[in-house]
Amino acid sequence: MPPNYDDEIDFAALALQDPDFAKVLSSTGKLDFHDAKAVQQLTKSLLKRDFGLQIELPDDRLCPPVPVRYNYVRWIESLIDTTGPSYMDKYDPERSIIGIDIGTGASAIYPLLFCASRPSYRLGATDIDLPSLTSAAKNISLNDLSSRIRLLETTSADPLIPLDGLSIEHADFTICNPPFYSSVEEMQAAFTGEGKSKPPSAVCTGSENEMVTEGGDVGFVLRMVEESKQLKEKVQWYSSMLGKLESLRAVVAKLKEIEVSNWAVCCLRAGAKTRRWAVAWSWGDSRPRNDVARGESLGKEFLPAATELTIPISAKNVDEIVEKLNKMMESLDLRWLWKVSLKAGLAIARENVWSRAARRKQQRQDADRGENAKHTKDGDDSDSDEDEKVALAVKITAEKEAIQLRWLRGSDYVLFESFAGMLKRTVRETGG
Ligand SMILES: C[S@@+](CC[C@H](N)C(=O)[O-])C[C@H]1O[C@@H](n2cnc3c(N)ncnc32)[C@H](O)[C@@H]1O
Repeated sequence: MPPNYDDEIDFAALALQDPDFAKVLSSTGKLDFHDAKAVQQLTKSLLKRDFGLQIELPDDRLCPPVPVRYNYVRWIESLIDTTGPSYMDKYDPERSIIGIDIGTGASAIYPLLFCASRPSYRLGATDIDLPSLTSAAKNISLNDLSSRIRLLETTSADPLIPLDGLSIEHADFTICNPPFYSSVEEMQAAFTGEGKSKPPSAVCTGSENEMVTEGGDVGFVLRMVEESKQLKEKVQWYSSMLGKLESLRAVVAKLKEIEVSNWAVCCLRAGAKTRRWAVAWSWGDSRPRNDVARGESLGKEFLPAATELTIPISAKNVDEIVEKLNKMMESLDLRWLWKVSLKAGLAIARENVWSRAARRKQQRQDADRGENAKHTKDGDDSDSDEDEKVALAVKITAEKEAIQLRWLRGSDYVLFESFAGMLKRTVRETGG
């Protein structure tokens, strides 16, 4: 079971499981977040207990808090799981995945967490800071992961997503926790500045290269967005963590401006106090599950189009509705795979073949070809190879009181809505 870091960490339980952690806990069971050694030990103990990982951390670099980092890792894993080529919509242990961690830091925490939680993942990891890379290399070999994680030293003038430097043509995702601030002054103000009634809640051992970059987190991510315009589908999911909701607003606005229609947002929580945001975008057309793409408690302006729609039906005539839907789907010129036992089907269309005009055209073609040459369906026609053009792929599941539509693939939400509209009309005709 993956650890759940949504709630506060139970320090007393952790101290019982790890004597090294017990040593830094006060007699009243409190952890001093202003003590760098205590904070480091918390990270080490969680990595050891929950992932079997060992790490060493230098005193003059960031100590990564595990909960928010792992919540980001899990979110990326969900994005990958729900946008796979086989439409499985769940974790596929057979699928090899390559990710790139941009700015891996002294801990190499993201590559370590991915490798510990997913055996089929391999990672490239970059940084511009040599001491961080030296420490990252040590942590990778401490965990015997050198065959799955490749480190690359870059400079601030190099691309942030160096596919060539890593000798790869394609990556499934990028992950990044960028420096958040645009200047040392901005960073200092964030920790101690005016308007802060309280002192910072935890010690920060971050060095300037870790905390400060031109344009802050937004500047860094907008560079990634620019690079993604060139690389397009060479990376399936580009992503980054962001320090402020305002930063997320700026990045989402940019994605809309350049007409990226497939993005995902989420609020990363860890315990009651910590909140960060994450954004991911894709130039491809595989659509993540709705709860993954549209993080809860985020306003409408941040959210991509919904990837699930519900058509309510009456529980009395589910079987009749399902029968009618199946017949109707069979009559259309699309691939339709129906699993009776699961009451679920997969529809894959090359174009809109359900509009009235398309159906009339189909009828004329069928008549011309004659009864025996009627178009084939059920996935056994010649179009069923992997390279077929797909304008829309939708999974349809019949439940007791609803037909659920899951948009799996397609670049046009209007097409998905139109397909849903056609199903709604069919349900209505059956008195559903
Ligand atoms: C906030 S730290 C994150 C470290 C680690 N990923 C984590 O989550 O704890 C940002 C990292 O990005 C690195 N960095 C800054 N600019 C970079 C660039 N242009 N390319 C790659 N890494 C960069 C810094 O050296 C630093 O290690």
